[in-house]
Amino acid sequence: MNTPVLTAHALTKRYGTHPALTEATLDIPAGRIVGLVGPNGAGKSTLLALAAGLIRPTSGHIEVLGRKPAADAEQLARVGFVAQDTPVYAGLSVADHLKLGEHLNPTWDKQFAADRIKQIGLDPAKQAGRLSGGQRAQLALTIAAAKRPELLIFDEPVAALDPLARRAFLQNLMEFVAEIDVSVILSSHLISDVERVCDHLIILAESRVQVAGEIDDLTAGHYRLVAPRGTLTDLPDGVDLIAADHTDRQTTLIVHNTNPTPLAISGAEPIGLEDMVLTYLHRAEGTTAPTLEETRA
Ligand SMILES: Nc1ncnc2c1ncn2[C@@H]1O[C@H](COP(=O)(O)OP(=O)(O)OP(=O)(O)O)[C@@H](O)[C@H]1O
Repeated sequence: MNTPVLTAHALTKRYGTHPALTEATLDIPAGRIVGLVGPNGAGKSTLLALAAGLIRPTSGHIEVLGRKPAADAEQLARVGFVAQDTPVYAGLSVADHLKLGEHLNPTWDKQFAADRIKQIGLDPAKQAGRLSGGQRAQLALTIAAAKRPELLIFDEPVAALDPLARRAFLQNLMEFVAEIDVSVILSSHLISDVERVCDHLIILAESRVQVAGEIDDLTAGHYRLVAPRGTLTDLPDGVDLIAADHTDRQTTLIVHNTNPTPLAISGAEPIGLEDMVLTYLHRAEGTTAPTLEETRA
């Protein structure tokens, strides 16, 4: 389990001249549940499709579990991919889906699939087209997991689900991740879901990785600094300015401390995950980066 689950270097995908992903550099350790967040059109599906080997990069490199994505049948079997709309065959029953999965996947774990269908209460005889959104998501999850892959990739698995179904799906996901020792990368618009289930985060916006890392490190490393205007004139080495806002009297900075030691500035308060994500998304929308000079103006 020491090979990183995903490494990317200057990974770029363009459609014509349109950038879908620009110069992404990532190093994601194995054994994590990775959340990929960002607004519509940020490049999340593009990154996931590159990782699954469904599309090829325009330039740059990507390796998944130490190899080129979808390099051969063996590599394909190591990765399970569930696309955005949790596709199932409407006319086939739940049991038919499992038979098909068994037929198509040499590493299929029949017992695991049967046990999970029972555990989540799906009727094997029911046609997939008659399942609810939550049940369809659970079926797609079961099929992807029964391949016993080393990496599971989900593109917005809970987007269409109501809050209860979403919670059940994510609870289930966490349970079997612990059970079958698999890494997961999932995209989501819901920061609270990501906070609940993920331990690693990638924030994408405007086709670029804004920040990536272990969630605990990111939340411990981002601070809000509030001080009388004109007094925050310098930041220590290794402390990056992410956002600046000021009123006539007061300056508020959001900073990222990349040093291993906690930030020793009085009045610095850690910010929560949601504020941190929103700060990066707002920053990506702006045309210029904030500067300390601006805060002193
Ligand atoms: N096949 C394609 N042809 C042309 N442009 C594309 C194609 N696929 C994606 N794009 C563009 O690339 C950009 C990134 O799209 P992508 O689907 O990766 O975003 P996303 O973050 O997954 O968005 P959403 O949250 O809406 O699913 C968008 O501007 C999109 O319009």
